[in-house]
Amino acid sequence: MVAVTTENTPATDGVHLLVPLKPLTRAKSRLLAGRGSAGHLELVTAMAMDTVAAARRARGVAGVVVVSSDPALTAAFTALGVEVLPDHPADGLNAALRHGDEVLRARGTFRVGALQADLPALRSGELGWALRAAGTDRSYCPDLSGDGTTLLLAEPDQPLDPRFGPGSAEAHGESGAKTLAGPWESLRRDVDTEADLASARTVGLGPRTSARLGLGE
Ligand SMILES: Nc1nc2c(ncn2[C@@H]2O[C@H](COP(=O)(O)OP(=O)(O)OP(=O)(O)O)[C@@H](O)[C@H]2O)c(=O)[nH]1
Ligand SMILES: C=C(OP(=O)(O)O)C(=O)O
Repeated sequence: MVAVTTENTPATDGVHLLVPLKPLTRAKSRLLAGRGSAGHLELVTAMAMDTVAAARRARGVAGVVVVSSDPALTAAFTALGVEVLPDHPADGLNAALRHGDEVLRARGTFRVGALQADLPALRSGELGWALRAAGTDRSYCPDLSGDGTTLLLAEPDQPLDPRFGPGSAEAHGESGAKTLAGPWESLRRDVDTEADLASARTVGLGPRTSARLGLGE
C-alpha cells in the first residue's frame, strides 16, 4: 500500500529511518590510513550517500532522515532532498538517535528505526525483505561479526530506545528486540576497516563508493 502523506497527516505505514553520522573529521578513523584526509572524507561521504540512496528506495521505508551536525554532510544530503537533523545534545550516538526519535514522534511519525550509515553495498530489496520479516516487532539486524547492529526498528508508536556501541547486538536483544537473521548479506556488511571494504566489494558497492575508489562497478 502506498501511504499518501501531507505535512499534517504523517504516514501510517512504513518506517522512518534515522541515519546517524558524526563529524567527518572524526568518522571512520580506521579507513584514514594511506588515503589522505580529503580522500577519506570523500569515501565516508560516498558510503553514507549510497546507504541512504538504497534505503530510500526500499519497500517499507516511508522516509530517511540523517542525524548529523557536520556542515559538509548537511549540505550534501540537503542537496539530495534528504532532511538532516542536527545532533542535540551533542552527546554521542545514542543521544543523537534519541533526539531524532523524539523529533519524528512529536510529528506523529508512525514508526522509527535507525540504520547505520556505513552500508555501501546495501541493496534495497534486502532491506525491504528484512523489514517485512520484522513485521511490527521491535527488531534488530546484527552485523556480520554478530557484535554490532546495522538496523534497529522500534515497534509502531514506541520509543526507539537505541543501545548502539560495543556489544550492541546483545544489548538490543536484551532490550526485547527480535533478531532479524535472514540471508540479507548486504544489510549486515558494515564497513569499519579496509578488510570490511574489500568484503563489501564482493557483494557489490554502491555507485558513489565505487566511483570514489576508482572502480568501474
Ligand atoms: N549523529 C551522530 N552520529 C554518530 C555519533 N557517534 C557515532 N555516530 C555514527 O554512528 C556510527 C557508528 O559510530 P562509531 O562506531 O563511533 O564510529 P565510526 O565512524 O563507525 O568509526 P571508528 O572511527 O572506527 O570508530 C557511524 O556512522 C558514526 O558516524 C554522534 O555523536 N552523533
Ligand atoms: C556503534 C556500532 O557500530 P560500529 O560497528 O561502527 O562500531 C554498533 O554496531 O553498535
